[in-house]
Amino acid sequence: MLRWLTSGESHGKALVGIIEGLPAGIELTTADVQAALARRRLGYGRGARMKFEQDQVQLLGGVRHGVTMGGPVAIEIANTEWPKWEKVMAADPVDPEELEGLARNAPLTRPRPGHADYTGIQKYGFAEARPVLERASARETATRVALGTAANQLLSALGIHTVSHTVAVGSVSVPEGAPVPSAEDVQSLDADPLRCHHAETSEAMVAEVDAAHKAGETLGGVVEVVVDGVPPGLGSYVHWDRRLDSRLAGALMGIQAIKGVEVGDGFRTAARRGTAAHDEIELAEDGSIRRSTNRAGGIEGGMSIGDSIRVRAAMKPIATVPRALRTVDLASGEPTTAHHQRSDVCAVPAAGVVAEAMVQLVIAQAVLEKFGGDSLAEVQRNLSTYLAALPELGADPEAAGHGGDPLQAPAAMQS
Ligand SMILES: Cc1cc2nc3c(=O)[nH]c(=O)nc-3n(C[C@H](O)[C@H](O)[C@H](O)COP(=O)(O)O)c2cc1C
Ligand SMILES: C=C(O[C@@H]1CC(C(=O)O)=C[C@@H](OP(=O)(O)O)[C@H]1O)C(=O)O
Repeated sequence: MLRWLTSGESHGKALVGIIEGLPAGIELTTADVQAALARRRLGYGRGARMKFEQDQVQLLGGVRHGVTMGGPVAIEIANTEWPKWEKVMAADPVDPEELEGLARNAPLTRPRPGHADYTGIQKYGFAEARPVLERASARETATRVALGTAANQLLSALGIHTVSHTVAVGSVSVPEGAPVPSAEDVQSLDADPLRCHHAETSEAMVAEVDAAHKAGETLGGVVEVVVDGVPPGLGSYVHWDRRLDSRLAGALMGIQAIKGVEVGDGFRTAARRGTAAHDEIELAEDGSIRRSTNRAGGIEGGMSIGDSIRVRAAMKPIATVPRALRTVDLASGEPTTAHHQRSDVCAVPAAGVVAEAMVQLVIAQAVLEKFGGDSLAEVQRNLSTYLAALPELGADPEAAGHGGDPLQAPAAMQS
């Protein structure tokens, strides 16, 4: 089973991610991870920290000469701001005198509404928010993107390609029916300030971010992830936790600040009538069976159906609002405003890159469940054997191993 873990704090020495269960033979280099991390730093509206902090990558285990060896892959991303935080975030005890008067060590007792500060303080028994925000911070998403790079290297070798784009920032949305990008559009999307596939909307989004910045406000938005080349049959309808849609939703919802997930046309489908909601099954000119549309976002019955997978994630506005929100100072017990030093105005484009990584991890996990092997070659073999044997008109029950059960026969499917 493919599994992964992350560790590290926002201003700690480094972040570390481990991914276990990848087959041997996948190409992966430091430069691949570095390039993916550079994409996460993109986007109009990000704060000062993105400009001065570097992501310093080291592959610590599981890779030799640019190729995975089948063991856990460990990736370190050093925080280049560490020298400024060395004392405040030291793992080992520090002489209290050395911390005295350090502005960075001042207790954060004015919790921010919308962040983890207050409940984190209560739940873990801290006196202030520093130990909470250090781990709650989306700095951690750098590790997810690094791990997603490893997963994506596997998927690319199997012809499965992912792209993400911004479909809404604040109240500005890409118009309904606008073209959906494919992996070929990644470069142009990364060159767009908001990673938006619709030039006119992108301009309006820039104006929206500028207006929010000027007003001391922050913004959220919606991102979409599209996966092409997915074979039918990933995930399953047989149990809730094997459903591909539930696994994707959980992974996307697990990103900081994501408050809603949509599969395919999701909430829009809920407002349609049945005849306008589903994707009819039709015979193509070449005799193959296909869907007339892709409203379902490539998933039915918790399984990939072989069409592009399309999922959306809605991000709430950044919680550290410059026009600080009302809170209570936990030191004095008096009403006040939340602490604010700096923050992103809008991190929706970065959230798209993170969402892409989470989708890559989940799809790679589902691929390995179905076609698993110890080497990439074995996975490729298992996938092509499966695709070659995939029945279009229903399986021969004997060949499918159903022992001739008439309920499984193609004729029964048609009745
Ligand atoms: C890429 C990214 C960047 C973020 N940048 C900030 C930021 O600069 N300031 C902030 O307060 N929240 C930021 N957030 C959001 C917080 O991490 C998030 O609001 C917090 O973890 C609480 O969210 P939750 O209620 O979903 O857990 C960012 C989120 C993401 C995904
Ligand atoms: C550092 C990153 O994002 C950070 C996520 C974040 C938060 O509260 O989630 C708050 C900000 O950090 P700081 O408060 O130190 O300015 C962001 O810069 C990053 O994405 O690499």
